[in-house]
Amino acid sequence: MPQLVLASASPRRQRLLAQLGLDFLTIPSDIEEGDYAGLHTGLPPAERVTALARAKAEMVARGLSDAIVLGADTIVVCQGQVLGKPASAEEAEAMLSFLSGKSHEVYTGIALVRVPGMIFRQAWERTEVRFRQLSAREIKAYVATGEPLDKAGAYGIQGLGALLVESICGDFFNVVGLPLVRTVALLQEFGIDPWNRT
Ligand SMILES: Cc1cn([C@H]2C[C@H](O)[C@@H](COP(=O)(O)OP(=O)(O)OP(=O)(O)O)O2)c(=O)[nH]c1=O
Repeated sequence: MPQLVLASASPRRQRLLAQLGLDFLTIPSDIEEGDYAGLHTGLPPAERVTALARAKAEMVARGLSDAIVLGADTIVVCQGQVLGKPASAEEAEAMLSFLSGKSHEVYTGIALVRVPGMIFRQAWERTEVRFRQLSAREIKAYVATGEPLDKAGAYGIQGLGALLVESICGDFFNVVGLPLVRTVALLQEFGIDPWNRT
């Protein structure tokens, strides 16, 4: 069986994949998301995240000879605006003020690349999240924790960011960065099955 490789620097994705009990290696892609995402700004969110997930997986797969590589990308979309990771505390505050009292969508794209052959599979998932009305004090205090800075939309639902959320409709794990049911469906297409470990 080829080695499963997670092409991600995200500790959340590493934990979620480990939760499935699968054996895998982690090799982060060093894709420049700022530059790369710029090429996809015209695309609908689902196409954008799958394109970036695929680019991450492909970049890591190029350096390997016998592996199945998983890449993922997460964005937040609110009223047509795409929010990635905030570049500064000020930007994090602006994102949280914008999301306050509204519903937004979290999209995660996932892609698998099998080498040799560069055979691709990809999928995406969308989850709706509604934020409470947040006070300026709460936003400032939350940004001061540092939690928002490496996360799309400037929050982490799995952390203190849980306190911002009024309701969620869809896959929770998708919001954290890896939709587990969709991921397993793709892995099974390549013969990797968490229900059938040897
Ligand atoms: C909305 C939300 C996002 N996030 C995270 C998931 C992703 O790690 C991150 C979005 O950034 P991504 O660019 O998708 O991923 P990454 O740069 O962290 O890692 P890599 O590209 O190496 O795979 O935001 C949370 O952890 N919790 C949340 O509630």
